[in-house]
Order: sequence, then C-alpha cells, then structure tokens
Amino acid sequence: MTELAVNVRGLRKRYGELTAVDDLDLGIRPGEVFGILGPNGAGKSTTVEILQGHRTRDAGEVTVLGADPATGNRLWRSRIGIVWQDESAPAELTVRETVSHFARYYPKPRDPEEVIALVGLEKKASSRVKTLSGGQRRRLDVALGVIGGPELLLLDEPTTGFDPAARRQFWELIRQLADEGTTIVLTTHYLEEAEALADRLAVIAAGRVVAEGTPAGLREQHDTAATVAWTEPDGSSRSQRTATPTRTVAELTQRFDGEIPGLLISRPTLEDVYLRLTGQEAAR
Ligand SMILES: Nc1ncnc2c1ncn2[C@@H]1O[C@H](COP(=O)(O)OP(=O)(O)OP(=O)(O)O)[C@@H](O)[C@H]1O
Repeated sequence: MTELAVNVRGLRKRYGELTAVDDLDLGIRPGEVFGILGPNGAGKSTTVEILQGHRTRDAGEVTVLGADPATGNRLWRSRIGIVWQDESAPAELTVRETVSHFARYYPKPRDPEEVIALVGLEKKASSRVKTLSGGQRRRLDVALGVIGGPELLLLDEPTTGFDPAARRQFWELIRQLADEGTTIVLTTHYLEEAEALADRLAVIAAGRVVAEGTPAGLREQHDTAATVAWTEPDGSSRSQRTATPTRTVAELTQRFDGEIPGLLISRPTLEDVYLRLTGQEAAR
C-alpha cells in the first residue's frame, strides 16, 4: 500500500474554550489535489497550519510526508511548499531576484526562470515586486512556494480576492503543478473552486469532517432524489421530489397523453449538498 502523503487521525485543537478542530480525520494520497471546503470558522486554516508545522495541536496523530510536522526537520520542510499570504517578498527586488534569492534556501531548487514562466510572470521578471498587481503578487507567492520543488504544496484560500479571470488562470497553474506530480492541498470557501480542482474533497464544519469524496460522489452519496416539475392544465405549477423520476415522467406522460407542459427535471447541485452538510441551508 502506498503511504499517504498526509494522514490525520483524531486531530483536536482548542483555543481556550473554543474547540476549533474536533476529532478530525484526513487521508490524502500522493499526487492528488485535495480540497478542504468549509464555511468561515470551520477550522480549515488551523488544520493547514498544523500540517505545515506552524501550529501546535492538543491531540491526534499527524503525519505529513512520513514525519510529524511538530518535529519535522529542515530537510522535511524543504519537501513542502507553503504559499504565504503575507507580503513576504522584499518590495525593492525584482521578481527574478526574489525567486533566485529564495531558491538558495533549498537543497534542490527548480530553475527560477522555469518557475517564473510556470506562474506566468515572464513579462514581469525584471519588474520590482512593489509594482506588481494583487493577482501578480499572489502568483509570485506561488512561485516562492514551488521554487524548492516541493512534493506537497499547501495552499490556504489561495484565490480569495481574485477576480474571476485571475481565479481561472490560477486554477490552470494548480492543474499544471498537479500534472507534474505535486500533491496539492488547498482550502477554499468556493465550492466552484473545489469542484474545478479537487480530485477529492473533505467538507468540514465546526472542526469536523462532515463528508468526504470526489465532487461527483458527494453529490450522489448525499442526495439522489430528483425534482420533477410541470404545469397543470389550469396553469398551476406542480413539483415532486422522487428517487424514480423516470417513473414519475411516465405516469405524467400517460395522464397528459403526450407532451407534459413545462416539464423540468432537476438534480441537487453540489452547492445544495454542501449547504445542507454545513447547516447553512436556511441562509440561502
Ligand atoms: N489564534 C486563535 N486564537 C483564538 N481563536 C482562534 C485562533 N485562530 C482561529 N481561532 C478560531 O478558531 C475557529 C477556526 O478558525 P480557522 O481560522 O481555523 O477557520 P477557517 O475555516 O480557516 O475560517 P475562515 O474560512 O474564516 O478563514 C474560529 O472560530 C476562529 O475564530
């Protein structure tokens, strides 16, 4: 059996009275893109910080690339890419100087020019960091996260604040890194992002995993019922939730003797499933 890239069993973290992470389990396989999806305050950042070795835990077993992050050494750290959200790059240096500078921290760095191209900053390679736009800064942050050639990349809400075009470009970048074989763990509020990128995802709410699986699997597993809607001869709208929509449509076809007025068959979206799982249904 291949060893899991990330193995978390019974993880618990308290901040005073508040239990932020409550008996959390995760198993992330090498080479997969794994999404941790959940609403504000669900415990996503706390979990990722524990995986990075930047936050202590109160209980549970955590193994990341074969080591406990609480005691991971320098070599272990060099195998993990972290994308920082704070402005860690020196503002006066150029993009090329910054990426080359960070490359020196790693035993086997990637080629800085190749990494600059990977994140789409070739045209900005000679520009100073302080002149970059917000989206370009985030690309530089990713460049710094991957310059060491990490086996595992941990991204905490990487596209928060991106416009839709920048978000899609960023997704392309993540897919490229995944195609190169990097294991990627990302947290997100955006269901669309998890669905677009993740091979598998865990939905967390109040510090616990409430569902886990492929995006399609989650949808099927948690709601197979369809809704069949139609219009009655008096013009009133009717709908029926059913696990056997084909049968319902056959019955309606007989009753209407042909075309069913206003027929619509819908399945729950992943968003419906997600909102129900995280108890946010009423907020819609
Ligand atoms: N350093 C801290 N001290 C006290 N409470 C904290 C601390 N960090 C996080 N919390 C609390 O722990 C809970 C989980 O926070 P966390 O940041 O892990 O959630 P999250 O899922 O990443 O949320 P968001 O999507 O809003 O970033 C929240 O209730 C938060 O207020």
